[in-house]
Amino acid sequence: MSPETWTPQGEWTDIRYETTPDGIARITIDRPEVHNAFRPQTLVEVDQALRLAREDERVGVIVLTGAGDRAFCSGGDQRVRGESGYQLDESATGRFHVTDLHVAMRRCPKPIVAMVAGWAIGGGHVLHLVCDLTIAADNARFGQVGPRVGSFDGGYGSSILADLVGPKKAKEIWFLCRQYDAATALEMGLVNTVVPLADLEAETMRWCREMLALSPYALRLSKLSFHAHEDGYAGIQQLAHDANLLFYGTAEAAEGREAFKAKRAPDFTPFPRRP
Ligand SMILES: CC(C)(COP(=O)(O)OP(=O)(O)OC[C@H]1O[C@@H](n2cnc3c(N)ncnc32)[C@H](O)[C@@H]1OP(=O)(O)O)[C@@H](O)C(=O)NCCC(=O)NCCSC(=O)c1cc(O)c2ccccc2c1O
Repeated sequence: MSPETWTPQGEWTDIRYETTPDGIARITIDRPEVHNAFRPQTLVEVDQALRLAREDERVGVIVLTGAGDRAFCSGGDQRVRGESGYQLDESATGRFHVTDLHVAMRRCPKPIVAMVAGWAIGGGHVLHLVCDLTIAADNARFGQVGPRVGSFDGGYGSSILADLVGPKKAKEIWFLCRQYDAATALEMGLVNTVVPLADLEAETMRWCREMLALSPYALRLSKLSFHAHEDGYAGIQQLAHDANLLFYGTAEAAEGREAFKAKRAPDFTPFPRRP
C-alpha cells in the first residue's frame, strides 16, 4: 500500500499520470501484460504527460516508471513493429516515436527519475538511460536485445550507455545481449542506487524530495550543463537560451526593450562592462 497521496490526472489508455501535492509528477507506462512494452500510442501519451509536468509550475521532479513490479519497460511492442518502424495503427506508416520522446526528456528542464522494478530491456533500457537518475529495485534486470530481435539504437541508447559504463562495456552490452542484475548495474554505474523492492517507491520519493528542496533554476541549469556538452549544438542552444531567460530579467535587457517601445535610443551607460 503506497503511503503517498497521488492525484490522477487526465484520460489515458496506455499510461497513468499522477502528482503529489508537494510537486512530484509520476508517469507510469501501464501495459503490464506485455511487461510495459511501448507502442506508438504509449509514447504519444508519455510525451503529452511529460509536457503537462513540464508546464505545471507546481511540479519540480518527474518520475518515470512501469506498472507492477515485474517490469519497468520491455521496449518497443514487437507486435506493432512494421517495415518502417512502429505503427500507430494498421494503416499508419511506421516510425520511431521513441526518438522524439528521448529528445523531449533531454529538453525537459526538470529532473526525470527512472524508478525501475523488474525488466528494463531493449528500448525500455534506453528509456532509463535517458532519465537523469535511476533508482532500481533489487529485482531489476537490465539489458539490450536489439541484435537478437533485429534492431539497434545508435542514438542515446549507444552514446549515453558508453558515457556511463565506458565504450568496451557498452559494446559488450549491445553485442552480446546479456542481462545484468541490479547489483551489477550499480557496479557499472548504470543506476544510482539499488534498494529492496518493498522500499523502491519510498526511496525514490526521498531522492525526489531532496531535489525539491533545492534551487529549481540551479537544478535546471545543472541538467542543461551536462547536455550542453553531450548534445552538441542543441545542448548549447538550450543552455544559452536559459542564460537569456535570466538576462531578460535584468534592467539592462529591459532598457533595450523599453527604448524600442518608446522609439528612443537605448542608454546602456549605467550597465557595467564586466571584467
Ligand atoms: C523482457 C523479457 C526478457 C521477459 O521475459 P519473461 O520470460 O519474464 O516474460 P515473457 O517473455 O513471457 O513476457 C511476458 C509477456 O509479455 C510479452 N512481451 C514482452 N516484451 C514484449 C515486447 N517488447 N513486445 C511485445 N510483447 C512483449 C511476451 O510476449 C509475453 O506475452 P504472452 O502473451 O506470451 O504472455 C522478454 O519478454 C523479452 O525479451 N521481451 C522482448 C524484448 C524486446 O524484444 N524488446 C524490443 C527491443 S527493440 C526496441 O525496443 C526498440 C524500440 C524502438 O522504438 C527503437 C527506436 C529506434 C531504434 C531502436 C529501437 C529499438 O531497438
